[in-house]
Amino acid sequence: MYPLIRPRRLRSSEAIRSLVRETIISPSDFLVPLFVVEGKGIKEEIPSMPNYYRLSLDNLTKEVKELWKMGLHSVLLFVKVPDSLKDNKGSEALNEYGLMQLAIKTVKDACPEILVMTDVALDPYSSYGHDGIVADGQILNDESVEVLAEMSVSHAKAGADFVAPSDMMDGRIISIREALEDEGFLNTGIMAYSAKYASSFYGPFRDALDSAPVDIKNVPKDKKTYQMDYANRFEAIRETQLDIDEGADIVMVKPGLCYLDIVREIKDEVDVPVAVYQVSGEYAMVKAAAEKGWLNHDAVVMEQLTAIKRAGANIIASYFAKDAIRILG
Ligand SMILES: NCC(=O)CCC(=O)O
Ligand SMILES: [Mg+2]
Repeated sequence: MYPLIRPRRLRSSEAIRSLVRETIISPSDFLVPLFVVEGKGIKEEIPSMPNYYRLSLDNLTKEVKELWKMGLHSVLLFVKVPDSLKDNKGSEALNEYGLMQLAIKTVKDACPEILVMTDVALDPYSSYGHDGIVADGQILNDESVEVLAEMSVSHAKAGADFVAPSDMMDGRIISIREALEDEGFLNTGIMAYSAKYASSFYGPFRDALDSAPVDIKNVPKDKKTYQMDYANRFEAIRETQLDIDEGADIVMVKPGLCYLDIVREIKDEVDVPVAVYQVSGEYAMVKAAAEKGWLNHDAVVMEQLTAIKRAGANIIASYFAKDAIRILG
């Protein structure tokens, strides 16, 4: 007797394995997050994100030119705003000459064809480190949405191709869509963070932007009243469907690895592109274990990225994008 079917035949050499491989990572899968700071000549490493940097505008120019040459053609911009410019309403977010608006122009000047997406949320601008306006221990929804809509228009005016609201306020997608249409930005897209979970994997990012919720009386200590409970699954579908109905062009699940079941369910349910954000804590864990010699960095990076794509991601926002290109050779 012999086995009628021997699946191992399709694994017997790298040539046959690559011939039948179902999921391939390529440069066009990536959206590269970039952290921008004020100043000149600044390229400061983020302590909890080894080999990842905050860049001043001059170095941002260099970085996007390098990304473009590597085949990385889409970026997602975040800014680190000095405390002196922060307030409860995130007023600085609407400054036509603010850091985000200048960063958008800088990237487009350096690389006109690159796709520029921008983070839309109050937290980098909020004196309380929240994604919305704080009053009486609450995060105000509708008042925050008004600011997010104005912020989106401001980014569009500066040249953003897509705005990416990461705040999880209810109804912000329709408000942003209407504001963009009213101002004539018919072709400015919206990538909605639709299923964004209240996760402890965002820690290093909050170090990078100094944007964690502050410890002050009457200010919520966490983001659990707007970001999703990680125990929930059906709610993710509902949130995503709502964003699509409100006009989102792309939807997102965040974080990545712990939420790949959600990615697959959403991918099977919806017909718009699905993005996944492999977040800062996921990056930091791999870097730390590799530094200790406990994991093979490159092998683990590719395994994780491939798993994210296999789960259904059409777009991967990842701090490993440049590593991946190097590994792919
Ligand atoms: N809006 C961006 C985040 O909240 C965090 C991303 C990360 O941890 O990489
Ligand atoms: Mg929502």
